Amino acid sequence: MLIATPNICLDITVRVPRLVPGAVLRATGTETTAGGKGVNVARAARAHGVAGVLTGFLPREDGDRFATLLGREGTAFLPVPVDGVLRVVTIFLPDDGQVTVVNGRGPEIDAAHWSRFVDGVRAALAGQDVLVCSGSLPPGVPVEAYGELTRLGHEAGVPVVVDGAPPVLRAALPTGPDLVSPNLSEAEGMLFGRVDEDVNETGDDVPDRAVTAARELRRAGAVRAVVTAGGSGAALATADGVWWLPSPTVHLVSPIGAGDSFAAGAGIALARGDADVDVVRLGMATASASCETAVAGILDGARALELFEQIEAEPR
Ligand SMILES: O=P(O)(O)OC[C@@]1(O)O[C@H](CO)[C@@H](O)[C@@H]1O
Repeated sequence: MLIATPNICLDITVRVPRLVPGAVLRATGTETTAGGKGVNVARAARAHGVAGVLTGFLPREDGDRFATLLGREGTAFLPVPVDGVLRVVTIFLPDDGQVTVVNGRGPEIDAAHWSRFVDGVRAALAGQDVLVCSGSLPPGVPVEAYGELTRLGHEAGVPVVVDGAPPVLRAALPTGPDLVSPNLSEAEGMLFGRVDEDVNETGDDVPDRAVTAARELRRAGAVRAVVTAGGSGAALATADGVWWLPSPTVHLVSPIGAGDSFAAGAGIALARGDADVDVVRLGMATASASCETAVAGILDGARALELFEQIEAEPR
């Protein structure tokens, strides 16, 4: 599994009893880990015994810290060095579980650096069984970035999973990514211009809405379109049909990194050539298992396989 995650960072998880805007808070614990969505993908893949190779822009300032932390986890890294400072993502984890995330922007990237990144991905694709494009783009990287990488993957005969912000995902759709998996609010915002930060992912209409969005994403170019709706479930649309898969019940600790864990599980199944519904079942099971731990992408692989057995696909 090759994981392209241009905008790596340090994830600083800060535990506080309560998150109170305007107050001075004292942390009860902090944890610093290598971050960026692709790092979480690599962690979740490792829980299934799959070693991912990660590529990303490595800023000269503080970049060593990232490389050291990632190295300790055992993930192979192909850095593209750039000037600038490593961004920080702060994850506030209060006791009530209402997680707040502040994402740093990332270093300025110019055309020469982006073309070096693309060349690196092209070279690294040899011998890989799946490419996962994951996370935000640092400033200066073209919005078509994941579309360009999707074409590269296809030229190399490698299936491609695209998990990016809505504008980046939209730009990639015409290149035919093998799997996309936005959540319901991202998908509806992108497809129907519905911008609702508090989008309800638990109402009775959620399966129908997710199914509608998945169908639209497939029409726009995705080979397999999944629309996830947190604890409710996920919709899948392919050329062969449309399904709704209810989520298994889990003990929620933190949802951060669930989408990345989905991409890891689904990417593994896609690389193996599993049936489309099983691709989504493994993605959901991996995401659900990751919700039972505090650190993004950390999960128990055996627990994910147990959850896999509980997920059923209902044709629509
Ligand atoms: O700025 P991006 O790339 O969108 O998001 C980065 C990030 O907030 O997403 C992960 C959770 O999905 C965090 O571990 C990580 O640092």
